Amino acid sequence: MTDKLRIVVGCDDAGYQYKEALKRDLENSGLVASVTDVGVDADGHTAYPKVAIAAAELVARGEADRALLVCGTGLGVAIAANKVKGIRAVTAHDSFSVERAVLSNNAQVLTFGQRVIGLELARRLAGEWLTYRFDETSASAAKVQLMCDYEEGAVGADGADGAHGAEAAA
Ligand SMILES: O=C[C@H](O)[C@H](O)COP(=O)(O)O
Repeated sequence: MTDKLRIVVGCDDAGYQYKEALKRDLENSGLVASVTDVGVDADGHTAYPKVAIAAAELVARGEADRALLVCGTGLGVAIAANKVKGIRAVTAHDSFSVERAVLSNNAQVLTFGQRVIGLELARRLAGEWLTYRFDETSASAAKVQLMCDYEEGAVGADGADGAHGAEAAA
């Protein structure tokens, strides 16, 4: 393990219990440089998109390295975080997907569903997640770059300048 990560945690009221438990784990792990909590608090009712976007914007601005978000399913916070330019957010409830989210997809945001997986599995997966680092020299890097380029509008799905969508992929 080399660099320590700056992590943002966030949730809606359906994910509060897990967010608090995961935050404690992160703070006690010795593997993170900082943990920033963007809410909600115990009696907070902020809608999940607001929390997820706030967290993702911190990552997109380079003020944090990753975000760990929890809602009822993990899906809403992932969808919302993915609306922020430059963010790759995934819901992953198994060990292999958590690994590949980082090593294949360079996803900066991991989301869990408190109503979907057990707390002990979520804690274990979060611990594993901390140990992975994307390898910019790997074969996966060029694939991730295609998504980045598409988002920038620079190229289409086939990598050709200016071509977007199904026509470019065909
Ligand atoms: O994806 C959404 C989350 O699961 C959220 O916690 C619950 O959303 P809902 O109240 O709209 O079902």
